[in-house]
Parts: sequence; C-alpha cells; structure tokens
Amino acid sequence: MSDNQDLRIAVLGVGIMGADHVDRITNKIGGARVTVVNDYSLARAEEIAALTPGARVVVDPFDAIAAEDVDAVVLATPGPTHEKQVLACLEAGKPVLCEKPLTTDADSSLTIVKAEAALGKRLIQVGFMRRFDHEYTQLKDLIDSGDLGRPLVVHCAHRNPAVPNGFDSAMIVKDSLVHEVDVTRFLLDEEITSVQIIRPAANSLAPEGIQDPQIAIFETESGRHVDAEVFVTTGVAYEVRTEVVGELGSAMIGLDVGLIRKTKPGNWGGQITPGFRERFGQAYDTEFARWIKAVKIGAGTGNYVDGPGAWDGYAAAAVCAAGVKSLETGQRVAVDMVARDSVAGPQR
Ligand SMILES: NC(=O)c1ccc[n+]([C@@H]2O[C@H](COP(=O)([O-])OP(=O)(O)OC[C@H]3O[C@@H](n4cnc5c(N)ncnc54)[C@H](O)[C@@H]3O)[C@@H](O)[C@H]2O)c1
Ligand SMILES: O[C@H]1[C@H](O)[C@@H](O)[C@H](O)[C@@H](O)[C@H]1O
Repeated sequence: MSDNQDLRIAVLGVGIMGADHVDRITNKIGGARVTVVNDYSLARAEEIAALTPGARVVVDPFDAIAAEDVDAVVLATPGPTHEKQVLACLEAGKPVLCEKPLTTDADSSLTIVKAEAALGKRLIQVGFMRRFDHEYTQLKDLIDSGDLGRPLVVHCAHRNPAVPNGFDSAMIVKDSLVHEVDVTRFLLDEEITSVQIIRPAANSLAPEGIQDPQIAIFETESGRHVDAEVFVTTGVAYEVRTEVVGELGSAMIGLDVGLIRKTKPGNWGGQITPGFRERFGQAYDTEFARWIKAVKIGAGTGNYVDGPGAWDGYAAAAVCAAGVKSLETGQRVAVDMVARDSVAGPQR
C-alpha cells in the first residue's frame, strides 16, 4: 500500500477504548481512516459512526472483519471475545491491533500464536501501550545503555481509582497486572518463570468479594526479582510507577518529584492523572501511528507489526494463568509455557 493511500480500518468494540481509538485514527493520526464500526450494542455503534465521517456500521463482528472496505482491524472488545475475533482476522489475512489481553487464558493465546505462525506473517499486534510511553522507553534505553549496571530488582505500583462493575479478583491479574507482566518482559528482556500473589488485608471500600490490593512477585529466567502492588479501587487517581534497581544505580518513572501524600482529588503539589486515558494518551497515539505505518509497509515484508506481538500476548497470558492459580493458594506457581523455539514462525 502506498503512503498516500489511507489504511481502511474496522474498529470492533467502541466502548471507552474503542471510541478513543476511532477518534485518534480520525482526528489525530494521519494515514488511516475508520470505514467500519461494530459494537455488540447497535446504538453505541451508530452513535460512534455518526461522529466519524465515512464510517458505516456493520452489525456482525465477523462481517466487519471480512468487509471489503477494511484493510486492518482494531479490536477493543472485552478480553473474552478476542480469541475468535483475532482468529477471524488471521483467516481473512488482515492485520489486527488487539487491545490487551490477547486472550484471557494461555491455551487460546497459544492457538493464536500457532495460527499466525502457520501463515508465515506477523499480523497480530497486542495493545501493550506502555512500550510506547516516553517514560518507559527512556527507562528501557537507560537499562540498555548499561548505566544502571545489571538490573536486579524491579518494584512496580499500579493503582486505579476504580474499575468497571463486574471486575473480579482474577481480572486484577489478567486485566491489570498483565501490564506489569509485559513491562517486566520488555524491560528485562527475559521470560518470567514463577509468580506468587500475596493477598494483604483487602480494601474495605472495594466492592464486596474483591481481593484488592494484590502483591505479585515474579521471578525471571536469570533469577531477578520483580514485585508489583496492584490496587484498583484506591478512589484517588491513576498511578503507574516502576523502579529498576541495578548493580550501579536505580531509576524510577511515574513520579516527577518525591511524593509525600496523595488524597482525593488527586493533588499533591502537582497533578496525578485521573485515568489511563490521560496518563497514557501519548503512548496510545504513538502505538497507533507506528502500527499504521507498519501495516502499510507490511505487504512487502510480511511483518505488519511494530511492537508487542502474538508471542508477547501468549507469554503474558501464561504468566497470568500462573498468577490466578497463585491467587487461590498464595503459593509460588511455576509458569507453564512452551519454548519459544518450538513455535516455528515469524514471531521468532
Ligand atoms: N491499553 C489500555 O490501557 C486499556 C485501557 C482500558 C481497556 N483496555 C482494553 O480494551 C478492551 C476494551 O475495554 P474498554 O474499557 O473500552 O471496555 P468497554 O466495556 O468500555 O467497551 C467494550 C465495548 O465492546 C462491546 N462489545 C462487547 N462484546 C462485543 C463483541 N462480541 N463484539 C463487538 N463488540 C462487543 C461492548 O458493547 C462495549 O461497547 C479490553 O480488552 C480492555 O482490557 C485497554
Ligand atoms: O483495562 C484497564 C487498562 O488496561 C489500564 O491500563 C489498567 O490500568 C487497568 O487496571 C485495566 O483495568
């Protein structure tokens, strides 16, 4: 596809994220336009299509994927629907940017990895947007420069003011902690081998029955330690912090100055971002701009991805599956993953 031609995109699921993605493709990023909008709620699809010049509603998600006026697909539907929709994209030979998580269990993610490998192309990008955030890329560059020495320990905090109705304890692992899983793999360049989830006293202000916060401990292939506090009902604001401690020094992102105290409405002498849309707005924009570029040149190379791919989605799902098991027992659980080399294909 030439650079002058617009990439024609179908967006499936136009809730919070999907509607934002439609807006960013239409109004913020060049080189692409949304031609098809689909949502389980027809009224919602119609509402978003009406705001999007040149977009039409297609009622069935699989018809939307297969549509002739669609070159590539964005999936912003809930995690449990991703498997079938991603496989349909592969079947149609269409590049897809699938919001995280790739799927909600390791087996289905592995099915996807193998299906993509069989095609001999890289068609799947997974929406682990932190890899595109300026602070995370700076931290990664610093680690790779060697200035911190060998990283030994990573401390993470992931706090949300609130989560949608129906969010349960396992979703804290599969929907929220999954970001720390990807960040760990991105920053340290190795797989996570075991997970332990510790359950501290639960927030009495959280919806009944949710184990929140949770503390996750990861061990990596070379024995490095990562801990992550995930607390998704703080009622305060959106905070994502990562500190890497190396043999020659340490570095932290997510704070501009030393933080003393945080209370509603999220002020502490600076501003705490209220939600992921504000904190990671730049990352989503960069993620989409780079994906659109990659898809346009993909036909020449067979690589339609610029960022985390199907393997990264699978690896994250496998770690989260171990995390969910550990959530039940409190014990350390080994991550059950196939060897990367055993899955022949372009994601290698
Ligand atoms: N990267 C991030 O920071 C980030 C932030 C929020 C959400 N997400 C991910 O984005 C996805 C969507 O999350 P959201 O917060 O926008 O959820 P949401 O509930 O606001 O929107 C989901 C939309 O999908 C529609 N839908 C449900 N089933 C569908 C189906 N089978 N086919 C088509 N449409 C369907 C719903 O009607 C709804 O409009 C999830 O995978 C979530 O984990 C990522
Ligand atoms: O789906 C959202 C999203 O992925 C956010 O980035 C994360 O902070 C939330 O915990 C999660 O529920």
